[in-house]
Amino acid sequence: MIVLETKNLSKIYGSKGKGVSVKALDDFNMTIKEGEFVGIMGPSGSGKTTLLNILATIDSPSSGEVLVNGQNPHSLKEDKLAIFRRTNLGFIFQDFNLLDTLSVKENIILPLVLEDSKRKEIEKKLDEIATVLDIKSILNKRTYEISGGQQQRTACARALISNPAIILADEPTGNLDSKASFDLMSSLEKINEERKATIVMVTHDAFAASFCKRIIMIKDGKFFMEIVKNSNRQIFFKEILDALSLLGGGYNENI
Ligand SMILES: Nc1ncnc2c1ncn2[C@@H]1O[C@H](COP(=O)(O)OP(=O)(O)OP(=O)(O)O)[C@@H](O)[C@H]1O
Repeated sequence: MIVLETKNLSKIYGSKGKGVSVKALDDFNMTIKEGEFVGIMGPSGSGKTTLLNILATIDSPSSGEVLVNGQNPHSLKEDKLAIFRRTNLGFIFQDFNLLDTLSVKENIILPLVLEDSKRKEIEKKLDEIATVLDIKSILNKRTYEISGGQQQRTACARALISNPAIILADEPTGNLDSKASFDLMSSLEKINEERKATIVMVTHDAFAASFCKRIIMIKDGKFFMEIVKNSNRQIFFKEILDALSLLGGGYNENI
């Protein structure tokens, strides 16, 4: 089943007669099925953040459309859009975006509290997700008392607890060291496999991307190529590096 689709998505910045206009997305098409784990990669300025912001409904397209389970969120009024976001989208950001006045547990259950879920149900879901992410022992701590890796796993738990149709992750390993990155990506891989969560992740990091099942490469706002994981992660990692060297735009010097 198709969960997410973009159709001829274009975004032009500064097009209202003032200054130079930039085509950040140019007729961009992609289709994501339920249970996929897709990485979006591309050189700096290729349109990744623009795409993620449009998928997240933070920004709207200049033309074309986004369909989430067949529904175009950009056509919804503000009150319906807020409900749409809460039920369909989960977000994981580079800088965690946790509330430091709340405990780890309070941060995670916040989406369910806002939905007025029953206490018993909240406790059950919390226990399940905290077990998968290995954060049960820190639930009563404040966010400033835990490591960056634990903070990102807390943010993941918050994104996943209401079982959204799609998880959108923006450079989730950007602020993590290599051990914390490995732990986070292993958790996301497990969540994708065991809970069939659909994940779309923007990343610069080929190592993080190697945990995905498919990588879509963007260049100059356009679809450039895609690669699918057919064997193990180590081989996929090498294939991603090869594709990035074809892509150019600042990737070559890192390889
Ligand atoms: N608000 C804006 N106003 C004008 N131009 C913008 C705006 N946001 C992005 N752009 C331009 O759109 C293009 C795509 O930017 P975007 O941030 O989507 O790229 P990116 O692939 O996420 O880059 P990076 O990897 O550096 O984060 C760039 O040329 C950028 O300068």
